Amino acid sequence: MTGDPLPFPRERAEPAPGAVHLPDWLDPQEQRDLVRACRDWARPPAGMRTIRLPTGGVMSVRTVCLGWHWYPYGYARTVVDGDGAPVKPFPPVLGDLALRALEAVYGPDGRSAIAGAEGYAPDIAVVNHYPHGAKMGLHKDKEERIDAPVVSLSLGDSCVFRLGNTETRTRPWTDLELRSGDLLVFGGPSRFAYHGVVRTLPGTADPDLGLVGRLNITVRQSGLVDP
Ligand SMILES: O=C(O)CCC(=O)C(=O)O
Ligand SMILES: [Fe+2]
Repeated sequence: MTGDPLPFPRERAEPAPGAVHLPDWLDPQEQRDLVRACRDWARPPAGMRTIRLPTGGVMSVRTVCLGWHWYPYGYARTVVDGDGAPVKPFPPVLGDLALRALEAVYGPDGRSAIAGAEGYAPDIAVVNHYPHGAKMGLHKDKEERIDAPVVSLSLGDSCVFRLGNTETRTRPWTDLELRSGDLLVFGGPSRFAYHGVVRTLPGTADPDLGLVGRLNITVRQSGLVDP
């Protein structure tokens, strides 16, 4: 027994072409700083909210967006399905972090092979909070108008993240364990792959983080311009 009950490897992995998982990319201080920033972003107006789907369902995560406001299924500059307030600005600190992330996963030379990785100009962050029991069904991030990579940062409780294929919601897929501080980038051939969160693993977060549940930040480039 190693004391680690989970059989997932913790090395750099490329679960699908263009998708790279770098475990432990954020150090503990960076994680604490991001959790604190998420608390600020979550405050109203245009704060964290529950998303109602057109089918009548309600998502189990709570979400706040920065830069552009995502709603099912589009982007707006105001919280059109909530308090109507202007979306908070996209913070430059997340843009810098996402650029560093692309460099870390693809390297200075590999970037030219990935659509939109050179000249990456992210302008959206979607911050999801997963309380215990929350999950996210398989979906594509497809409201963006450009194929630049998505940069995903995980904080707090670990989760089982499912990276599927671009064609169907069914297999083949790869299940990854994302832990606090992990970086996942999906770009190139994986940019429009189905993905979701099967479950979180409550109580796995470092208590020092002061976070109940899991936070995920995805940084994206919209390809949108104001009307
Ligand atoms: O929580 C995650 O790791 C994924 C979140 C996600 O897929 C999304 O916000 O579109
Ligand atoms: Fe997504």
